[in-house]
Amino acid sequence: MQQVKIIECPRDAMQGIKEWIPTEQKVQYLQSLLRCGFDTIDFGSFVSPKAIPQMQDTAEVLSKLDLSATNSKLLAIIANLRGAEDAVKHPEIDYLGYPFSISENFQMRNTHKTIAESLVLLQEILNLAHKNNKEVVAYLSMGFGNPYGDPWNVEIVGEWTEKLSAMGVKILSLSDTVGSSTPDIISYLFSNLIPKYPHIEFGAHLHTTPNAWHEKVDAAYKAGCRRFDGAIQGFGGCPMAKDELTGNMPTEKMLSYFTAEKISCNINPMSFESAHNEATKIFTKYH
Ligand SMILES: CC(=O)SCCNC(=O)CCNC(=O)[C@H](O)C(C)(C)COP(=O)(O)OP(=O)(O)OC[C@H]1O[C@@H](n2cnc3c(N)ncnc32)[C@H](O)[C@@H]1OP(=O)(O)O
Repeated sequence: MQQVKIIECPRDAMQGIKEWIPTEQKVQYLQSLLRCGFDTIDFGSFVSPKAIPQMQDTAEVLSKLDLSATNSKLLAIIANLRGAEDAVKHPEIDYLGYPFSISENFQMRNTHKTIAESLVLLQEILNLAHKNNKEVVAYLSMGFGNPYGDPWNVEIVGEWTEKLSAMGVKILSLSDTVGSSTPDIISYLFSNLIPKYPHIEFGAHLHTTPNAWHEKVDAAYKAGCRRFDGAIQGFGGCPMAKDELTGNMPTEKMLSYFTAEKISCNINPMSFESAHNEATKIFTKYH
């Protein structure tokens, strides 16, 4: 049976919520996700509390998680060396996620860096992660275009993939930060890049409007992508790009697609239903 990895992103779902979600609530939600069987949970971030106030309790949340009965790996987003240094101190964290933007405007908006500075930082993060036996997931943010008028085309995506591959990136997630991807572009990028870089695991971090999810997932899967990010009920999105915010790829929709295609995601349906209920509770209470 074919298999895909599902990466659940509660961090992406929660990070833009203005109202403070108490630490215990975050822990309870994450605990329900840890029972589902997700390959990886993008659970928090070590970034500036001024930039993303909601995630400032990530270390405390981590210290309260019971990880004894889960097979899911943990991923934390970092946006500078300080965050990476904080994250590598935690043995429970497997992956450092770094949002490398191929839009100059978005890199500046998200991390106050130029693309050139971000590239230097990414190399430092890779070195630090590898020294600490952790892997880096690099996100190619604005990988499907950007709303700022910065140059974008599939050749630019190809050039950045080449550079990041040469630097030692092993997991590269093409990120549709504002939901501007189309099935044609998704299909073109994955079907060209995956065979060209067999040592890289490519992922799809797609955002979508409610009606476009199916054609996007279908295009990515059929083009060879086997790693999919999502968030239950499509909650969230990047607040740094909020002018154009579209939701995350809804996990339950992806699961319905893969079930219909007889592709295994290793998700326990009853645990997923409980986590789905937890998500409803948390995201109807906090906005
Ligand atoms: C597409 C996505 O969804 S990606 C995820 C969402 N985006 C993010 O998480 C990006 C978050 N961005 C950031 O954290 C910031 O832009 C930074 C830290 C990378 C850069 O911001 P700058 O303002 O240039 O950083 P600078 O080094 O000047 O620090 C600003 C403040 O943040 C604090 N800070 C910086 N980095 C960190 C960190 N990793 N952890 C905690 N605090 C930090 C500093 O202490 C400083 O605080 P102070 O003003 O009280 O002295």
